[in-house]
Amino acid sequence: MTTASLRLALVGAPNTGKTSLFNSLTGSRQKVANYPGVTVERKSGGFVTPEGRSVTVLDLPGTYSLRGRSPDEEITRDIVLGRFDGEAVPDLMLCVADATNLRLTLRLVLELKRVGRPMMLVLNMIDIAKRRGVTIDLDRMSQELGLPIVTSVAVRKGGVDELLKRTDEFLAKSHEAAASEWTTPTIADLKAAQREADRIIAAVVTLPTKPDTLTNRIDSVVLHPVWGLVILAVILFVMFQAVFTWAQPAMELLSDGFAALGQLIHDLLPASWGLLQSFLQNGLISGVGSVIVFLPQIIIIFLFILLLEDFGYMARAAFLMDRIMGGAGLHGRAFIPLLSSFACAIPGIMATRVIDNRRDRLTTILIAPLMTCSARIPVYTLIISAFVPATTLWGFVNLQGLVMFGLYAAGITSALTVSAIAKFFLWRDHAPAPFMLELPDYKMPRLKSIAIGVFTRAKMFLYRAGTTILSMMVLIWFLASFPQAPAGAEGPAINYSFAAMIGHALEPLLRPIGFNWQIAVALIPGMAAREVAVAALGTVYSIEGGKEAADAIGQVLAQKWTLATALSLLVWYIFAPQCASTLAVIRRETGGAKWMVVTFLYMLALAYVASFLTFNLAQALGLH
Ligand SMILES: Nc1nc2c(ncn2[C@@H]2O[C@H](COP(=O)(O)OP(=O)(O)OP(=O)(O)O)[C@@H](O)[C@H]2O)c(=O)[nH]1
Ligand SMILES: [Mg+2]
Repeated sequence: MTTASLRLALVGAPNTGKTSLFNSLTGSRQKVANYPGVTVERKSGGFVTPEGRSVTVLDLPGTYSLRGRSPDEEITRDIVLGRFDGEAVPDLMLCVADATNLRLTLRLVLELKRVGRPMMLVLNMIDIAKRRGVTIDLDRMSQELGLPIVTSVAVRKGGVDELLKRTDEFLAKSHEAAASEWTTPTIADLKAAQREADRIIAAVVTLPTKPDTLTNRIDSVVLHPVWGLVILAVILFVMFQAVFTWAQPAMELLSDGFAALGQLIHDLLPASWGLLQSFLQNGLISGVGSVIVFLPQIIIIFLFILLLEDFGYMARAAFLMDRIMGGAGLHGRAFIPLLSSFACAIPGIMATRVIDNRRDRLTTILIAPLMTCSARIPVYTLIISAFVPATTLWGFVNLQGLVMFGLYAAGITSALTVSAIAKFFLWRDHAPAPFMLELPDYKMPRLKSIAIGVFTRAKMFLYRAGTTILSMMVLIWFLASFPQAPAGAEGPAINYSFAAMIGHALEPLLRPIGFNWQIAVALIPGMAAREVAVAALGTVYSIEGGKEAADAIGQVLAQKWTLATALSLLVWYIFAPQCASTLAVIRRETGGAKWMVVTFLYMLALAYVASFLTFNLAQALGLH
């Protein structure tokens, strides 16, 4: 017989270090960042305590109260109250507080006490509190609250030892759960609890004579109504310049490496093994390889995002953008979900759980896929590198980086426009809720967590290349290679293949927007993942190209497409709903197919119209 493991739950206000504790207890690598609202799901993990108790620990979304005002807060409330389907009540609640900012957590502690479950208070970030000279009378505080208290430094080695020891001591004794007195608190209850929390803080916390002014000093510059926005624009601008200029050497190295590998395979395999040779060279290397060369750019963009997140800048950016976003009918809390969508719309859509109002949440979900996700980077870069010269303007601006910046800006602008339109037509009467987001103190980014974050992203990118993209490539290679050309046929063999048949069938639909049949073939598997389109073009053109297959795909495109076609495809990728997983997540998060269909259709219509206009305008201007 096995004994069921004990269950701990990490509860607390947002951004107090719950996930950091979870990671250091269980050795996991869940996302941690310096802004409120990072965790929006329940995550469970296990570990064994020093005395050998096997423990299951739950990481929960941060919350200021158990009222459950937004979907993420409801998860926390339901678990704490034992109402979550298929989940027993936790045996011990670890209430995690930021030792430098006790006000809101203590109010939550008082509310949690009324649930009547065994509980321990963890004062995390005690390192920062000590550095600032904040002293806390732990014995007195423990007496006042009637709870055991332990301190921790979640992000330092050995920083949770004390917590583990005290957890063992706590679990060694049996604890009766008192009857729950919890009822949804009224505003008056919350005010009373806040007064009590303030009284306790006044009694036990001594603040330093010299308060921390670094955060205030930085904020007086970066939150400035004018300079703040200028700084934000400069940061984004530098980021896209870096994506192009820094990544270039590494990308060239990778792409030369793949070309050499393709040549090697070509030379090593006997001519009679033509089919295998074609599969390896055209399917695998020209296809999957053409996506993998974008790894350096993915790494650079995430390095920037993660550094800014960990530093504490992202919440400031949200604050700066609040006015502009409000004008477009978006809730201030939509900023972070939209920002996460730069990585991928899926976590972005999940992050909308922090928005309590359903309409505000829906608007954000609707436009999240318009933000430029990292899967578009390979598509954009490929086309930009092929068609935009790498000239330097005014001595410091890389033209390719500038175009990339423009594509991102186009995504953001169209998202804001769609939101304003949706607001106008769908829910004009809905008054915007006031925006409140705690601005975290600045923290020096931690090298280790940045490294883990970048590594995780790089791994995900390569994993996709090795799974989704690879399997799509096998399919495309097959479709582009069979049926083989009859003996004595003229022209490239691919013209007789299934791919050409499918492409030609779709071509009439796409001709008005300037796409040829090869692009048509690339778009459908591109639904599995946007990068697949790049790989598909690599394979189709390299099969078609025969002997010159070793040419880099970019050079082939520059010869085969007009500039009008290239621009049209870039614009298509800003808008098109080219991602089946995003649609599936919209369906799950909105609880039905309706909004998934709406998103799909509006994005498709937008893509078609915008590409149509771009292509025809470009042609009229004579861009060939
Ligand atoms: N110096 C220091 N930093 C910490 C400590 N614990 C967490 N941090 C940092 O605090 C920030 C927030 O940590 P998270 O673990 O994401 O906080 P959370 O409580 O899970 O936040 P939500 O999921 O938004 O509720 C991160 O930047 C961490 O690196 C600590 O003990 N000391
Ligand atoms: Mg968290």
